[in-house]
Amino acid sequence: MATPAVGAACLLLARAAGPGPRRRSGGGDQARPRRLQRAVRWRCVAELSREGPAPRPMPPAQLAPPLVPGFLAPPREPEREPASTPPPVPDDSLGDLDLELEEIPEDYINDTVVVASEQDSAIMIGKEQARAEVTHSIVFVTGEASPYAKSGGLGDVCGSLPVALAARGHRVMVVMPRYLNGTSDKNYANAFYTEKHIRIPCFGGSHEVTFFHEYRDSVDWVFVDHPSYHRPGNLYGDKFGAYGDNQFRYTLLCYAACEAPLVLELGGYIYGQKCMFVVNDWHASLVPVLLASKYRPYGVYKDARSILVIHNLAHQGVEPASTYPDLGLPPEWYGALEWVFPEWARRHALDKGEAVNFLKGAVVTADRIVTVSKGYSWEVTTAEGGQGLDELLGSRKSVLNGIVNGIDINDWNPATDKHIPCHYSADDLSGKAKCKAELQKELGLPMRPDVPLIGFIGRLDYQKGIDLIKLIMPDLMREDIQFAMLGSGDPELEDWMQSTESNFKDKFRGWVGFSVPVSHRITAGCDILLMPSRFEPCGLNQLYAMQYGTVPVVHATGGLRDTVENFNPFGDNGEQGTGWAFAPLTTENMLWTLRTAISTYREHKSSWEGLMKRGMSKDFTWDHAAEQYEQIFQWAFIDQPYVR
Ligand SMILES: Nc1ncnc2c1ncn2[C@@H]1O[C@H](COP(=O)(O)OP(=O)(O)O[C@H]2O[C@H](CO)[C@@H](O)[C@H](O)[C@H]2O)[C@@H](O)[C@H]1O
Ligand SMILES: OC[C@H]1O[C@H](O[C@H]2[C@H](O)[C@@H](O)[C@@H](O[C@H]3[C@H](O)[C@@H](O)[C@@H](O)O[C@@H]3CO)O[C@@H]2CO)[C@H](O)[C@@H](O)[C@@H]1O
Repeated sequence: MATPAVGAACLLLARAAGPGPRRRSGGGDQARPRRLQRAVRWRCVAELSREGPAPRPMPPAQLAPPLVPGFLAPPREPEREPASTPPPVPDDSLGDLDLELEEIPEDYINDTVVVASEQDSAIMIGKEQARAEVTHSIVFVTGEASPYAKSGGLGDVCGSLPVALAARGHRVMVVMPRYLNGTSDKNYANAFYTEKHIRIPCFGGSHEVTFFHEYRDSVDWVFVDHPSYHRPGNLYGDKFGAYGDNQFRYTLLCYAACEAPLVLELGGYIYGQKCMFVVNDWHASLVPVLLASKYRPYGVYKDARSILVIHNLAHQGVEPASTYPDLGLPPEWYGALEWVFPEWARRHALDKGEAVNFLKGAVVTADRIVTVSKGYSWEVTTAEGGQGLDELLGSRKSVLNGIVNGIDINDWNPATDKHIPCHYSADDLSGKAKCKAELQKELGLPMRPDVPLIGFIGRLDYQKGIDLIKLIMPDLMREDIQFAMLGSGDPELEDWMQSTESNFKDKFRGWVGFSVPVSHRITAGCDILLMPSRFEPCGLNQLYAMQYGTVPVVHATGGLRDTVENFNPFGDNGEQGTGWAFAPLTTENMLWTLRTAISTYREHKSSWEGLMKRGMSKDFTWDHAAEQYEQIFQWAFIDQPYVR
């Protein structure tokens, strides 16, 4: 059995491995870790209890022996074989947790070259499914993924991109918490207990987490289970605000995600060490820090790479500096997470503003960084858009790229959508008029086909500019229009939606709450979708809107500017554009642009139809984005991994 002394020995090695924190440097930095790897190659043979023939729910009495995280290696070097048929795990890898002084196989490889062939190709919504030329073992780490758990766009992306990559031939795992809140637990009904347990040394104790697993759409969905993920309320908070133990909950997630590829035999085979970790937002941001501080110094994961995907810089996972020892990281890695608030942001004269920042840790240690649009990849390097991380992100420009999100056309397709009353397409728009009528009926608005129906869907958050919608509402309500809003979040804005509804019963509906079916019906039934976001890393609702022939009116920022093409009635080849993207973001500008859209809707029917059809014919499918991610993977594997 592993003992605390083992962990201590490894920690001492980590300390011996190098000096205090410093920024990433060039090739000169690589000599020291390599020497260390030669001197001592620790190999913990993780004792893996075999999965039984049929998966079943967890009986508490059947706990496997706890594992010590951070020092686990694959059970045995596998033969090189194509990823699609990975080698079996040998029987003698099973047994008690043990430590051996042993070589970590240099060539532990589980990516392979796949030659795309006619035979390989699959049909994807009438298109031939493209295959990647080089496939990888990819591990997504996220706080949410649809359909299991979703609070917004992060859930959409992490529910779809992994599926798109798997369809292209990669082996893909998604690691996220197993949230149980009493109302949506059925989402995990097909995920089965794996019998794998690990103990995570952090927050002054040793915390046992277990793993559940579902194989769906060619993706291994892995759910980390711990009591802190079981509570009523939303994913990250409840009516009293964000949960006080979020730092703990996502520290567990990150440790568990680092162990999952080493200990979980999914479909009989582990993922192994040569993985591409795709870590999303702050919840997953300790992963690259752990790789750099607790694995690579021991020769584990030296062939892995990590990519930080920034969906929203507004959330960075910042907590007081005094919490650093809780994280279980070596003390000399403090600098990677160190964060000092500017004086103006401190609470009192004695506040030194010292904090730890998870997202910053990943910006420092990830091998590459992706933002969810090109526009946002530039904005995050500016003082206006960088939320305090602009200089650091600017210093990593050479590994920073932007890739616009895609949309899942199995979920978001007006020709097949299961949530909308009538189906339609660019070739036959008649169903859209019916969707509008049904939406008006559902919301209790007068059923008038001629009146422009404007929609808004989103989290009621400062980011989304709802306070600006609030300011223009009295003017807007003087027009002959209807407005349907769906959102939840800031209680003051929720109250405002309800009071506006009671003041303008024939014109305004405020649907307070979170409802995926209603969001589909608003997207299909409205004529215009308004998105006056202050900043928008990508934005999905404008993409859904265009797919449904609903014309977006957006603030020209981030991904909104990248994806909404301004209407131009006098283009070289006739009319152009898919909506309106206005700037700067002022109430006057927003109102003026909305009025332009409204009069185009009323007075220029054929222009309006052109706008709808051009939007509907845009290709926002994930396959295109997935291909761009593959390019980033390729670059990440060409470079040396982060070491310091
Ligand atoms: N009340 C409600 N009921 C039902 N559905 C609701 C809802 N409120 C929001 N949604 C849904 O949540 C998603 C929101 O996605 P967005 O990308 O527009 O914004 P978000 O800020 O959450 O995402 C962040 O991450 C994504 C993904 O990278 C980026 O596109 C974005 O710019 C960034 O801010 C959409 O699917 C929307 O329909
Ligand atoms: O998919 C929607 C967004 O989900 C994530 O944002 C969440 C964030 O990561 C959580 O930490 C939390 O944010 C709270 C924040 O931590 C707290 O300081 C306070 O400001 O309240 C916030 C709201 O509770 O919830 C966010 C979702 O509301 C993800 O990181 C984003 O990219 C997604 O846009």
